[in-house]
Amino acid sequence: MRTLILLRHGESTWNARNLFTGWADVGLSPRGARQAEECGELLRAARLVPEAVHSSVLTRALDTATLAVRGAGCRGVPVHAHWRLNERHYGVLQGREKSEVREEFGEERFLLWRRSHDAAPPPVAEGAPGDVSDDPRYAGVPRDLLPRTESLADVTARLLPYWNDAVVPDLRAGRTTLVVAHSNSLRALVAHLDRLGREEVPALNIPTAMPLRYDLGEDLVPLVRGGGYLDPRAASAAAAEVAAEGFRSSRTSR
Ligand SMILES: O=C(O)[C@@H](CO)OP(=O)(O)O
Repeated sequence: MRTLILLRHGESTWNARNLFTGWADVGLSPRGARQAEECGELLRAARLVPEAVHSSVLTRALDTATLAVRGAGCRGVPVHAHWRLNERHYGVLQGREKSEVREEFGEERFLLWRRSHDAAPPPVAEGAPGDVSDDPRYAGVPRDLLPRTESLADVTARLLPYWNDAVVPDLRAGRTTLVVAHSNSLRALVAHLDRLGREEVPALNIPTAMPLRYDLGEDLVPLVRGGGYLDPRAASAAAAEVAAEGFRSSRTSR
């Protein structure tokens, strides 16, 4: 049996303001940093010691990985960071308040952009904020691979090469493997692992800072579809809050 732990970063400063974030590199809020430390404590209590750690290159995921690994009591485990685990690029929606987008474009379009398999928001223009082609962090990535918007299907296509080439070898070597990523890169990964049908994808919401454990068979198929959150009750309440984003006003700062 192989053990995989999926973890969405803690609350970011833009999550707290209900803003579409995507590839915008915002940090954890103070609450998000505390959540990340608590994830480590949950891992430690469940006797889950990550032996391999993968993260996106975005600060909110990297900081969550560092805090959670430290909280779990394991030091010296390198964090492998890769852009293919980044959040979905949200195109022109990045930086916009979710309720405002729903009001401007209507509920149907809002939900399609946010949760469907194949709809992508309009792309950011070349050179506009949100275009990362000149960002030194992505200097090694061929320009034509850098997105200016993405659907969930696009995220799946760019994520799977990293999954197959970097994460699967750790799992096959028997390492307890932690992947720290984002709402939509983790939706893409869960949909892949659980072989979700397109009609199941819109209802899938990944809460921030809730470790999700998958035990996988030799064929890397989950022994239990959907895995199991270490704190199932808190995770289900938090996932319902994620689903409600855009239908309520932003959180007051905590
Ligand atoms: O804005 C984003 O990048 C993500 C995560 O906050 O949003 P959503 O969960 O709405 O896809």
